Amino acid sequence: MYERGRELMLKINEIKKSFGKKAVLKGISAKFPQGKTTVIVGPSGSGKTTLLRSLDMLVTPDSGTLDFDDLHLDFAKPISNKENKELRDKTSMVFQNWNLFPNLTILKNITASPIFVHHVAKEQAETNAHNLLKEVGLDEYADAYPDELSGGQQQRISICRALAVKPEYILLDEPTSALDPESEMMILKMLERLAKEGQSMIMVTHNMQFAKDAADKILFVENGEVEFDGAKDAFFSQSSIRVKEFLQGISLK
Ligand SMILES: Nc1ncnc2c1ncn2[C@@H]1O[C@H](COP(=O)(O)OP(=O)(O)OP(=O)(O)O)[C@@H](O)[C@H]1O
Repeated sequence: MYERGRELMLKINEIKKSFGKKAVLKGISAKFPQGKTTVIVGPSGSGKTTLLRSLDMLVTPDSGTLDFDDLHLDFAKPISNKENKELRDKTSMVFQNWNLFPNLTILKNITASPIFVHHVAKEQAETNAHNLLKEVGLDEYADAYPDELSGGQQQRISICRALAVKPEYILLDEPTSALDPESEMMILKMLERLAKEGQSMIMVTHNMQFAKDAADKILFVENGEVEFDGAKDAFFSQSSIRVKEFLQGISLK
């Protein structure tokens, strides 16, 4: 049972994942504190997306454990549909290419999951959706279809869609990498606001400026292993040669 006052936390321990013979996650342990923004950084191909996807079982790890409130998953054993759903109910993923349903209006993209998965009354789901759309300045597009919106607007909608199910954690996989600089800035501002409001977030990004501005915690993953796990300030003042090399190799945009 969840004890009142206890800090909720998503935790993983010794997560391993291979694709064929390639070991992509080699025993990753980490904690993702609630109400905080954890940013996952690391070189290309280091396993960041695979790690993020493991957190809501879009990728099923081969072994290791995940703890989230009362939920305990041991990936070495079969995971039941009920456990899978319980984890999915607590998390919501925002993809790099937003992945909106092209044949549904913006309003329906946002309300589909609350209504059909979470059984929220239609009227309530639509009121919530309009409120979210107003917050991002896109309520006038409620009845439009995704292809009538720019990439930046669609990404704002996909964040609304993720928020509409009131997840405990939002997972974001390079949410701005497919956007023009102006749209990128708008999305980053939106995420910074959410971070300030205490929305728990875990985000994979190459944008070190966002990490500097909005992260509470940094997880630096290299070659399927955690190279650094700690507070943002410690990361950016890190004396580890590898972290320095990584930061020098990336221009702070
Ligand atoms: N479904 C899959 N099948 C086979 N190999 C995969 C699969 N998903 C990822 N990989 C491989 O796992 C490795 C890590 O991929 P991953 O996308 O997790 O890295 P990343 O750190 O997010 O990379 P990037 O920063 O370039 O997006 C890569 O070599 C990739 O080709």
